[in-house]
Amino acid sequence: MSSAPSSTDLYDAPAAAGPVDLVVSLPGSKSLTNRALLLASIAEGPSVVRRALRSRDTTLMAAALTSLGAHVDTSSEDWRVTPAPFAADAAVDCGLAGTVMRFVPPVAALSSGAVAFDGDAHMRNRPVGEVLTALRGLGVTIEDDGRGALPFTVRGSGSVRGGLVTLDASSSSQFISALLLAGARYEQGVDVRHVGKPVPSLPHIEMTVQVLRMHGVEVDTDGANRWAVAPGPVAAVDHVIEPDLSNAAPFLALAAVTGGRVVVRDWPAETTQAGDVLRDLLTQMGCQVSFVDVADAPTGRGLEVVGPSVLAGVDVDLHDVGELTPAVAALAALAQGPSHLRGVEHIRFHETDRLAALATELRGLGAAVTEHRDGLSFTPAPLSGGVFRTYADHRMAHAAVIAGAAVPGVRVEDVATTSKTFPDFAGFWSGLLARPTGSSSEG
Ligand SMILES: O=C(O)C1=C[C@@H](OP(=O)(O)O)[C@@H](O)[C@H](O)C1
Ligand SMILES: C=C(OP(=O)(O)O)C(=O)O
Repeated sequence: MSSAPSSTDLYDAPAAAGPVDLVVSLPGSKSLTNRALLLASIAEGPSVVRRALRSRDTTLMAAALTSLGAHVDTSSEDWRVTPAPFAADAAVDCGLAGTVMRFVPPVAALSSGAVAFDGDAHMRNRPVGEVLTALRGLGVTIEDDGRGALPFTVRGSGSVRGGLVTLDASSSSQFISALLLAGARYEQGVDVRHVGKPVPSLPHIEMTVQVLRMHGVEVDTDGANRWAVAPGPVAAVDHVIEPDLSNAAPFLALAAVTGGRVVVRDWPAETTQAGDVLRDLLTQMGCQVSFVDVADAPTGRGLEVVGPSVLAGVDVDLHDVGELTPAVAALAALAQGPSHLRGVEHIRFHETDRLAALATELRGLGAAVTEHRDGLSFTPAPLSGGVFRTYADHRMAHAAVIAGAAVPGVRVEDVATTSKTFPDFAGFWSGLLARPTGSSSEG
């Protein structure tokens, strides 16, 4: 048994002894779990969220909805949500969860209580002002210190007028998802128009639309940069959460960097998750990627990645799938050809400035990396061990362990930050790499 590392420990990322051969089950999707919880809390009756992800971001969402008035029972693997009127004064801890800071204020506006929001130190720098301005435009009273950031208080009056909202969502798709998720409960619904540079992470808006439709909500997606939700009831739903495909990145990367084989059980055949793009990205880097039958998987299938003998570089626009950048950057640093990762200026507003952090930390291991306004480029260079700082960013830790699987001596600062979206990531990772080849693991 591995003991859970504390934030001050350095985690010795295990190097792979040779090509891996693994079959893994991964925890549920953060993005799907938090959308399901939120919609369940404003639905007409009780919902179930099966195979919910149990991690910091999702327990913060459950706590936020509970403090508003909903009943969220997280005692088993299937979480049960029973809506109740939002009436009490409440305090919401957003931690470092963008989905809590952006998605909860529009439903807090339905409360007749005062709801105070705050979060981790870095969360006070992540943008949310567009959501607050939009809510004010819909008639909601919000108190903040004028920075358009945490901390702020939403003072609802028990109902929201709703209607037309124009905002600039070029720094986060979550601004749009936030308003759409609550919109059916507004008197006039909500009609959201984006004006500005292109919206990033569009698959996440498609996910929002799909989950809303599962709840019987009418969503109009005709027209560019416009999404409208009709007013009406939100039906209760029995959700089954897919595995988190973005969190699959470090596991699939193990096949890519060792020339081995990794199968992720229950990879969905169709999904709105951004991580599904890994199938194409890894193919471009020389991996063989295919769906395979997996007898012991609940769906009977999985995704198999077989790594190449020579890992190719990649030239790719990650604007739609920015959260994959840290893992792809680590792969690019290990590739034998040049790479260019483009279109991701917005990830400077993620858990940390990911472009600056990746450039600094991968360079510290020897990578030849150039930081651009909207991306990173790499030329091949040998990596060596060293300390890799993670800046409280779970995906920086994923980048670190990928490098560490290929290069001995990578020591990861604060690997516990992975708890944002993955329970006991380090224990699971170490267990995989300590195992004889050909075994399978649960996550
Ligand atoms: O709606 C969501 O669940 C998410 C949207 C994306 O945010 P941005 O649009 O801010 O990139 C993504 O990066 C984040 O991990 C999850
Ligand atoms: C950007 C991310 O998270 P958040 O939901 O906090 O924005 C992420 O998980 O990569």
